[in-house]
Parts: sequence; C-alpha cells; structure tokens
Amino acid sequence: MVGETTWLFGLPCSGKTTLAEGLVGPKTVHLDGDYLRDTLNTDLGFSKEDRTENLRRAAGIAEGLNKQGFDVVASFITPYESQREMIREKVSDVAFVHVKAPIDVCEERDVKGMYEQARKGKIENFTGIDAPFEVPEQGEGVLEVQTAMHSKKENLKEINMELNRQSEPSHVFLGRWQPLHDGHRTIIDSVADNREVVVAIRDTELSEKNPFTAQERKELIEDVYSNHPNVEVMIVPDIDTVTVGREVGYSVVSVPEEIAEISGTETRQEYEQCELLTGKHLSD
Ligand SMILES: Nc1ncnc2c1ncn2[C@@H]1O[C@H](COP(=O)(O)OS(=O)(=O)O)[C@@H](OP(=O)(O)O)[C@H]1O
Ligand SMILES: Nc1ncnc2c1ncn2[C@@H]1O[C@H](COP(=O)(O)OP(=O)(O)O)[C@@H](O)[C@H]1O
Repeated sequence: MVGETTWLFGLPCSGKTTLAEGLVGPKTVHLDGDYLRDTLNTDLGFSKEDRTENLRRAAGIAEGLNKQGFDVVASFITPYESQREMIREKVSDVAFVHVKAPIDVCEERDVKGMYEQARKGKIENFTGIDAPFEVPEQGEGVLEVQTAMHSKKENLKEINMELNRQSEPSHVFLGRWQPLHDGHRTIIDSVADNREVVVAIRDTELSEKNPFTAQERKELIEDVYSNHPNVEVMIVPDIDTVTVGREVGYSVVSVPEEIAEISGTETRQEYEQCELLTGKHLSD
C-alpha cells in the first residue's frame, strides 16, 4: 500500500507547523521546513534558487516515504507557484493546503520574532516582507484554510474532511480502566489533543482486580474529560480478543513500556482509600 502526502504551505506564522502536528498519525512522517533546514539542508539559504532546492529535496523524501507506505505531512512556505508545480510532478499523490492568515495577523503572532528582525532589516528576503509569496489562484486544486478566522480544531476538521484523510473518531482505546490512572491519561491525551477518540470500557465482572463497575468507571472518565470535546466514553462487552482486517486502514498500537509499567494495583489501592470512589458494591 502506498502512502499520500499532505503539503501545507503559507506565510511564516500562518499556522503550518501547528496544523501539521495535528494531522500526524502513528504511520505519518512530518517534514517541516525548520527541521530540514537545521539538519539536511544547512547549506541552503532563502534565495529563490535555494528555496527551490530545499523543496526539491523535501519532495524527493516525501515521494520515497510514500512509496514505502508512509503518509507524509509536509509544512513549508513553498512561496512560488513554480515550486508547487515541481512538487506536483515529483510527488505522485499530493494534496496541497494553503494555510492562510493575513500578513498582519502572522506578524502579530511572530512566533520566533523573525518578522520584527525582517522589519529592522536584520533578515533579508523574508517571505511576506521583502520576498514574495505567490497566492494560488482560485480553483487550482488547492484547499484553503483560514487560521485567523477559524480555530485549529475547525481547520483540522476541514482538512480531514475535504481531503478524506480520516474518518472520525480516529482512535479507539480499549481497556478496563480499573480505574483510570496517569499512564492511561498520558496515552489518551497524546492523541485526544488533536484527534477525536473513543474510550471503550470493558464491562468486566467485579473481582479484586476489577473493583469498579463499568458505570462507575464511565462516570470517572467522563468527569476527568468533561472539558475535552474530543473524548467520547462508552461501555462495551468484556472483549478479550481484537481482530482487525489487513491493509484496510487500521493500525494496532501497543502501549509504550514506560506507560505499561504504571501500576493499576497501586492506583486501585489509592482509590479504595478515598471516599469519592469507595464503590458502594464493595461494602455490599
Ligand atoms: N528569509 C526568510 N524567509 C522565510 N523564512 C525564513 C527566512 N529566514 C529564516 N526563515 C525561517 O525558515 C522557515 C521557512 O523555511 P521553509 O523551508 O519552509 O521555506 S521555503 O519553503 O524554502 O521557502 C520559516 O519558518 P516558518 O515560520 O515555520 O514558516 C522561518 O522560521
Ligand atoms: N487556527 C489556527 N491554526 C494554526 N495555528 C494557529 C491557529 N490560530 C492560532 N494559531 C497560532 O499561530 C501560530 C502559528 O505558528 P506556526 O504553526 O509555527 O506557524 P508556521 O509553521 O506557519 O510558521 C501558533 O502560535 C498557533 O498557536
């Protein structure tokens, strides 16, 4: 199975990196202008020729990764139409997203203080100040997202929907959650900050290792995530085997070791001592 590339382009501080980080999944590689320029492309500056070479290399890596089955999210200014044309020719399955915000908003954000330096003449050829950004014509097969008018969440939703990149929710976390502890929260949060998730609670029989009813665990998790719009909680039967089709768009991810080590037993003991969750059934 080959992968696909989503190429985000736009002015400095328009929101390319921020949105790219929200689009990466477990089998996605993120190629970012800043990172590549700090590593592979330290020999390049910001003349038109150097930018084209920077983007030629990035496009080559993206195509190579796609061929090996990885999806790529690329975030580069990509200021010239001729450069976007070159990328179209080099990357077989590429979708362009123009990350758009008015220049004064970008300048106001000035995440790295570069606009200020460019205004003072300390940086030359700065895109939007003294180097051009060619705005794509309408109907050029480019999706446009407005980051000054819409939130990051709305932008991500639009990109995913328009490019058909994923159906929502994107992740299901299946577990006993007896009870939810910091390790669980770390893995759920790492995805839920950017994607919609379902926390599925196995309806286990009560025992020493399973002291909380499914309803109690559901209420606890809903309470913890009450302000988090991306988390949906549901009770499912006591599933003990998960079977997934091959190459039909799923990936199965195991919990990282350092998180697996966080002890559920200790957490249960702590909860049993606190009034909030003594669990009426335990004293019945
Ligand atoms: N002169 C000049 N013009 C534009 N940008 C500059 C310049 N000098 C340094 N930087 C920093 O480099 C980041 C852009 O690199 P890119 O590789 O995305 O640029 S390009 O596509 O090759 O035009 C860009 O990062 P982003 O703000 O994330 O876009 C800047 O931080
Ligand atoms: N809707 C939005 N999408 C993306 N970024 C946004 C949005 N609204 C505000 N921002 C902010 O704009 C800034 C964009 O910075 P960054 O992602 O580094 O831009 P770029 O990679 O284009 O230079 C971040 O501080 C981010 O929090």
